[in-house]
Amino acid sequence: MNLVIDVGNTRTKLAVFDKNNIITVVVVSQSEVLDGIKELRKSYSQLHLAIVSSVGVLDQAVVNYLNIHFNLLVLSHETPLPFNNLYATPKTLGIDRIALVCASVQQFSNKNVLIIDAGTCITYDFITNTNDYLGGSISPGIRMRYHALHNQTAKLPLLETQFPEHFIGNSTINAINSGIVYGVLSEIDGIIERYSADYSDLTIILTGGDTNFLSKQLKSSIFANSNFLLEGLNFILQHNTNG
Ligand SMILES: Nc1ncnc2c1ncn2[C@@H]1O[C@H](COP(=O)(O)OP(=O)(O)O)[C@@H](O)[C@H]1O
Ligand SMILES: CC(C)(COP(=O)(O)O)[C@@H](O)C(=O)NCCC(=O)O
Ligand SMILES: [K+]
Repeated sequence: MNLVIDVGNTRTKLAVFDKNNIITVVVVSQSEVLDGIKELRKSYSQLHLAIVSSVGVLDQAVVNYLNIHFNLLVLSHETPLPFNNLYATPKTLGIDRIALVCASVQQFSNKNVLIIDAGTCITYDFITNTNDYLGGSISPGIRMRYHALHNQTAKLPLLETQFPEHFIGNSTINAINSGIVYGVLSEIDGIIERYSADYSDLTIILTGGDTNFLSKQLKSSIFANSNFLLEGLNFILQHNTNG
């Protein structure tokens, strides 16, 4: 059994896999990571292999614990990867984006794939049907947009994420919700259109913490899979071990 850990900039996802099957996912804050791992070890005594991908803050205590109790793979820019990385600055490419591309190689080989990860940031990653990773885009995530409007103005309140009642926002609250939510949806629809114009037969994956909030509202047909990054990490772990 494999322990798969995705440390994002907002939350950490801990998952247990048995071969290719995801058994459980636990989402924790930075301070809860070590306890979360200990709990999983108690529940799943056959957990021996672990992989961690971090673009956020990962406590050294967590790494130490993992090294003692697991055969640990820390995904890095040195890990051998199953695709051609054409990013001009491969050493600065987010480790999470590498894991997403690996998931795409495993599940949609020989397809043109656009992966949209709506988390702290919204990342777009594009891999061709010839296994070339070309790059993509990075834009602010939904919560980041709410915080930016509040932090950088005198008058705008910090709101919870909420689907706008109307497209035309008729109050401060409705205008903020409309600007952010329809802004994100229009951005995603627009970016999908740009890729679709250049690449026929495009497969689109939506993942990240805002998957469920966004998936039904998009114009294009997409695969919504909140666990896509975790599946990519499990694939890398299996390829580098016998897990
Ligand atoms: N309980 C929650 N706590 C924080 N963010 C949440 C929660 N549920 C959904 N979200 C959404 O998930 C997004 C963060 O997604 P996530 O994929 O966890 O980010 P990251 O991988 O960057 O840490 C936020 O923009 C927020 O809108
Ligand atoms: C763009 C990101 C901050 C996204 O992080 P996330 O929203 O998944 O927490 C992360 O992939 C990162 O730190 N990237 C480094 C820059 C790059 O990918 O080129
Ligand atoms: K992201």
